[in-house]
Amino acid sequence: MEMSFFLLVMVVIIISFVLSFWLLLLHYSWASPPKEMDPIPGSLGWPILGESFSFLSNFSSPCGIYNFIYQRQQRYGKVFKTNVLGRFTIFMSGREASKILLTGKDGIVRLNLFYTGKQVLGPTSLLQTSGDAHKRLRRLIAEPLSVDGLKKYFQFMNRLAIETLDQWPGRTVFVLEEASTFTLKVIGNMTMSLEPTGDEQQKFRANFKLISSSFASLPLKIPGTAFYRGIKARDRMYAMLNSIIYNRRSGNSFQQDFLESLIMKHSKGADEEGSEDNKLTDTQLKDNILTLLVAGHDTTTSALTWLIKFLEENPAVLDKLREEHLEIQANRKGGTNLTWSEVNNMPYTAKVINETLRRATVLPWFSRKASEDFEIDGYKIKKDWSINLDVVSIHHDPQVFQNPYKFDPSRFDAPIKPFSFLGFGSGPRMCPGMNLAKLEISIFIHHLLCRYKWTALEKDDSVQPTLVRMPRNKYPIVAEPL
Ligand code: HEM
Repeated sequence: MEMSFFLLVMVVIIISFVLSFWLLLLHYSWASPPKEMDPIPGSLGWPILGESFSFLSNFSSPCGIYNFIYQRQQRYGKVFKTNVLGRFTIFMSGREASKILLTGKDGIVRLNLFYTGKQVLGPTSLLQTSGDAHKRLRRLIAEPLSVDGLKKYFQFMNRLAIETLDQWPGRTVFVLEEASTFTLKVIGNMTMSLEPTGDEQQKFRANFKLISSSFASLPLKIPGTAFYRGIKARDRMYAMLNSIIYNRRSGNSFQQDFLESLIMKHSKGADEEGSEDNKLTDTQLKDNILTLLVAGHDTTTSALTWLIKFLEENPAVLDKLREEHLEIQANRKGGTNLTWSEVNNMPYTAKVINETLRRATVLPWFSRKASEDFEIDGYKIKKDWSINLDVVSIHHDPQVFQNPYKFDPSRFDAPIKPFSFLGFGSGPRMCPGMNLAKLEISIFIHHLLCRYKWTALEKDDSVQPTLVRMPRNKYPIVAEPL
């Protein structure tokens, strides 16, 4: 009896799920495909459903979502149209497209987030603003994320990297998990002075994980779904931020962190919501702290993990990089700690980071929406169309990168052609967190290379079903002292 009741509940859940998904697609794709898309090669798939099933099945396949793009490029060429998850959309590649879409002169395009991302990050997030509002927000966050602004967090990152690596020998280490814990502790400390251990850190981490997983979920706000859990976790995160902001304003606590610098210099008091355009409301503060957490965590985690994996697979590069770090260590006058000037003088490390970002392309495409009609490569793009720039192809163009699948940091010895390397993007949306990401990676790699050698426990190149490309097996290794 209990069993059949359970089955009945399961059937009802599955039917409601399928129905909601279908209604959702119906809601978004009721409009017929724009006639102007006819000249663009590609297929819009089934009525309403489009090519969503193929998109979703590639998303969770070992090759990952890029496979969806790759298959269609083989069939249609570097520009094609499709219809996925209720969106008629164009995929494009090449330097011309890259230049037009990223420099977006006079704001011809804006960022195009999925519904889930919009809901979770909030309306005043940097990712949802454009034009002057976007420029203003960028200005406000630029200073604390500048090389000089990051100096005060350097010792924290240094200590944390050493403590993390202390735990590595004698066990299986999942590099992705370690990198994730490291980068989340760094950004939690930087933004709001969160201690790296304890209850608050645990809660912060648990909420962040739920928020992060809700991005690539179906947009169904029904209890039990990933999206619903993400929204609830976001509410808890905001409650935590409310109490921190309240304490800072009432003078109960003072910290030298990112939040403090925004509150001191750029925020409106809780009771002055309407005044002074140049200051941030509490909602803007929270939306943008969350935006930095979300934009900075998975990307840096993924890059650090790929870098360690690529090193192990390319022993000559590993040896050369280790040489750079052992030399820094050997030249150190007294003290065992990495110094600020040392971390800012690691030329080969900088090339290895770039090559990692090229080969791994952690963000496989950049999404935009046309704000007006324009033309790329002879194709007419109409206002409000969604356009995705395929960055994987740009990063593996044999005309620019000889032998593109080889991991070879020396290609960054000479300047790269403009709009060919987009590891941190380009133009007005270029990554504002790139100095932070490079700093975290350089510090971690320094301590890793000076202390350990490691062996991978599996040979597996498949990727996780997430928007940021990460190794599916979390890259398990064993490490031992040099
Ligand atoms: C290795 C690590 C990272 C990589 C590979 C990366 C990559 C990128 C790329 C390619 C873009 C541009 C996307 C586009 O044009 O659509 C971007 C934007 C952005 N990144 Fe990063 N990022 C990294 C780390 C970080 C960190 C640490 C932070 C913050 C603390 C951050 C915050 C942001 C934000 C807020 C944007 C949006 C900027 C805007 O719309 O104006 N990123 N990132």
